[in-house]
Amino acid sequence: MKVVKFGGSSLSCAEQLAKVFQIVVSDPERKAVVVSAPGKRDAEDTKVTDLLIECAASYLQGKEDNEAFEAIVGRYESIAKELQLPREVVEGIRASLLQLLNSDRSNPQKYMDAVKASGEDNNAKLIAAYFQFKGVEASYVNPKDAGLLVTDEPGNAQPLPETYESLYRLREHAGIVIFPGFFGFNEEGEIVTFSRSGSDITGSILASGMRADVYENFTDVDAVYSVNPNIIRQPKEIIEITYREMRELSYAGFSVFHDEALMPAFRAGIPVNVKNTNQPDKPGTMIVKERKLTNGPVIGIASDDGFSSIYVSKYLLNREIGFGRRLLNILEDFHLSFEHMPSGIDDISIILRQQQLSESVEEQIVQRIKEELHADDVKVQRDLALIMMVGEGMRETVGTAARASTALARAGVNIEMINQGSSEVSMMFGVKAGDERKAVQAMYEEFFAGVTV
Ligand SMILES: Nc1ncnc2c1ncn2[C@@H]1O[C@H](COP(=O)(O)OP(=O)(O)O)[C@@H](O)[C@H]1O
Ligand SMILES: N[C@@H](CC(=O)OP(=O)(O)O)C(=O)O
Repeated sequence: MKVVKFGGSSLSCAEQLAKVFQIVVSDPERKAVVVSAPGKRDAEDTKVTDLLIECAASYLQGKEDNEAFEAIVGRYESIAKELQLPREVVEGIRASLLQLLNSDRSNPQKYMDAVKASGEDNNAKLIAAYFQFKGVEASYVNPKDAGLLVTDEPGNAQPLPETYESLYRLREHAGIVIFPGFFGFNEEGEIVTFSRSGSDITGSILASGMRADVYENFTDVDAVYSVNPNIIRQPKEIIEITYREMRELSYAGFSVFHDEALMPAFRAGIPVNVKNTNQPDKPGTMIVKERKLTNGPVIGIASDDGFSSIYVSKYLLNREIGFGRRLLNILEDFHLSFEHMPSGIDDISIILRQQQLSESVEEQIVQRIKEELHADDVKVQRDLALIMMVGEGMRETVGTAARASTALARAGVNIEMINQGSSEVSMMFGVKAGDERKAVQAMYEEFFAGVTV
């Protein structure tokens, strides 16, 4: 039995939905279908989720946003019309969205989550109607009825352990299950969404709960590539990758699969197959527990920008017990999370996402570190990009860091910092954001030219 998930790009228009239908019915093992909201039809288009956020934000400011509302309903309308679905399908979506937008706004975060989730909820209803219209036994399943319970963290939910047992019952559901991705319900019965792109997480939770043989994740590329295809044209495809490698790469910038979607499948030992809706016969990428290390030390190179580093130096810092704790306490007081913390004898750097660090927060933190920790120097460097080189083979290969830094030097990229992940399957290079592409290209050339992945 298979659980399949289709991303927004696979559900952006009627033509894509027709492909989705063919894929699902071509294999009787495909029992549960998790769907996203309609995504971009082309590079300039806007995802329905983004339109919903825009619309909800206006309503929260007491303004009706008719343009965004019509754009949202229009997306479902054009799909339904082209698929010749009964008019009631879109009328139902229009009425329920309007009602939702006008509902209680006393808790803005909960309101926003409910509006965001409607993108997938309405799409699941439309897709179930389409499957039925085509004469297939399929029905929409509400995550609340199915028991998809999550923590009460708006826009950042985590599944609760009891969820998995409840979802097992879906195996007995008559016909194909059409399930909206991206959200669950807290213990009070309120909608809470996962973080952005979280329908991948729903798919993984469902696959785990239903004890599927495989979780197929359909998107718009033939495979997970060894590097972002927007940086290198036609990069090498990854045939097999471990959960751990994929999690590191997803977190560091491989947006094709959500990093939090790996754990449920991993724990249940379910392989994940990333496939292309437009080329469904291609094998795609298998994410598995173990793989043969046949492709050299590195399997992928991911990158992301928007980081800052807080550099702190103090003579004899290495001997000062509690320095790290006190430094992190200051960050905690400002509710900041950090990504990496490379350190030396007399200095330590904390790398964090820049969007958390407004200028006034930066000023206050620097002042506190200087005053409370008596640091000799505190410097904040903004606009950094992190390049993450990942591969299980790195553990057994000597000289990988040297090869990477030589490649960067050849390309004229200055390395601001290096950090070897404690798991030894990853290595991070911090560079100026303006050097990100050049750095990734240089490292790709070094590790992948002439390698069959
Ligand atoms: N290493 C990578 N391999 C494949 N795709 C990647 C990679 N890094 C980034 N991407 C991007 O991820 C996109 C697919 O993810 P996304 O747009 O979220 O799909 P979906 O709509 O199916 O959820 C690809 O079109 C590609 O641009
Ligand atoms: N629609 C949601 C959830 C999601 O997973 O979407 P997609 O499959 O298009 O990445 C978002 O945009 O965040």
